[in-house]
Amino acid sequence: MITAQIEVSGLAKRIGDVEAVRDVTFVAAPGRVTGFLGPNGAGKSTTLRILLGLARSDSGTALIGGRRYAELPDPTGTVGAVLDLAGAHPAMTARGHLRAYCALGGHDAGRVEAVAELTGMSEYLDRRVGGFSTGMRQRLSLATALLGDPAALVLDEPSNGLDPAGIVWLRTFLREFAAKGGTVLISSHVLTELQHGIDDLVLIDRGRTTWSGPLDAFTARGTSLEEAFLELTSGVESSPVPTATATPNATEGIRA
Ligand SMILES: Nc1ncnc2c1ncn2[C@@H]1O[C@H](COP(=O)(O)OP(=O)(O)OP(=O)(O)O)[C@@H](O)[C@H]1O
Repeated sequence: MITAQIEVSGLAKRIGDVEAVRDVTFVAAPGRVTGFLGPNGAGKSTTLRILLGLARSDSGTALIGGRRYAELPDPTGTVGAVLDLAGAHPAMTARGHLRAYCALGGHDAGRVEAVAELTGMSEYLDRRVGGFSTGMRQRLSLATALLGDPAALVLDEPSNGLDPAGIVWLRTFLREFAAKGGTVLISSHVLTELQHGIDDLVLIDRGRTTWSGPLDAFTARGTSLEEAFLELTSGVESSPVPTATATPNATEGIRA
């Protein structure tokens, strides 16, 4: 399998008056599931949008397999993304949706059946998307992201609206994807959603990485995960206003 490491370095992005991202630095490695965790408004979505070429950074770099998204020779074969569930037309069947994206990406038509099987939605292929539950929509988004057989998966808050069985299914799926050499970067603002399914953790607060490293190193801090999370973040909706006490870049396994 081709591998693609994700490397974000010194990323900054101002949106209007807001410094949405001020200094985000981390690595998501192949073969590992990396959780990207921070309170609401911390800058997770902005970081992921820059990584996926949907927004420009003011400074810093966000690379997948050593290149910016716009410079990837095979973007859909390098990274698949699940950013929201709004992409599919309700009157379309899942098969129609996947076929359209398959053609758009220039993939072999056989990929439609293959990704449906991978995401457990073969029996739903001929149903209209409008009647899908949140869990089925989530699977369809994932199936769409997998059409190009990507080396990396980027998922923004994928557990939103999933029931416990759906969360367990997703966690298992991502673990298997990583076990085959895939890179997984998954964002959430809920620590408990991530703590069972990830190898590495990146904490972000008010547009900065405040900690990054293996989950084991984070839990070895002695405090509970929740206490550590609250200690390293504001724990409440992030203020977009820069604080006076700036912290240096986070480095692996230590607090910034
Ligand atoms: N289009 C926009 N216009 C104005 N402000 C924005 C815009 N997009 C993001 N922001 C601001 O940038 C900051 C970071 O937002 P972002 O959506 O990246 O955070 P997040 O960590 O993904 O939050 P959440 O967990 O709530 O999705 C917030 O203060 C947000 O209000």
